[in-house]
Amino acid sequence: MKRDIEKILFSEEQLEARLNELGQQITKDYQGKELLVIGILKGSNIFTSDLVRKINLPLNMDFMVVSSYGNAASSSGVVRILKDLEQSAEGKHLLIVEDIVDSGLTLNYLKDVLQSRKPASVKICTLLDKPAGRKQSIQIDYCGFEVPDEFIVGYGIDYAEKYRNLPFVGVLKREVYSH
Ligand SMILES: O=P(O)(O)OC[C@H]1O[C@H](OP(=O)(O)OP(=O)(O)O)[C@H](O)[C@@H]1O
Ligand code: HPA
Ligand SMILES: [Mg+2]
Repeated sequence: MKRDIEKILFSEEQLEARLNELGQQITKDYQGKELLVIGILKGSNIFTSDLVRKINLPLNMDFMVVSSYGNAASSSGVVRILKDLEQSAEGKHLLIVEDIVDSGLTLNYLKDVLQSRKPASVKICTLLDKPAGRKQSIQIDYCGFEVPDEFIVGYGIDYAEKYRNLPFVGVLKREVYSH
């Protein structure tokens, strides 16, 4: 797996340090609020699991499964909800947790869907932001790191379902996906 990686962007240690900061900030901002953390699978599985352990508040967790990329290296623009929330969002403070914001299509769609369910608030937390990929603007409330305009894998993020279990975030070699 590692030989398909062009370079490591964020090591395990860097990820851990940044997650500590995000967790502290979220803990401060959601004091006394009914927080529902919504992990967007599959990509944010690992980030969400690590992040909630840095949030020192009572909270609920739920997951949605959406897919826009399938096995492709660029977004199809069509977002499909494959699994919805198991609880009502009404009156709750929703924190959507994503692994990466690229075109912004997935989150724009999801935010609209969740906003329509009368929550108290909807905010977005993403580990990675790739501003160069943006097709629709989207407000990000909590962001781990910005990434360059490259294909990113690791720490939950895949290419054709592989590389999710790399403990770091890296750039995939172009030759792996451009043939
Ligand atoms: O900003 P966008 O261009 O919409 O891209 C971001 C989305 O694409 C990826 O999901 P993918 O559809 O690959 O599903 P996965 O999480 O199961 O890998 C990623 O996890 C985000 O959800
Ligand atoms: O850079 C990326 N890598 C993997 N999946 C993605 N989904 C959106 N952008 C990316
Ligand atoms: Mg994917």
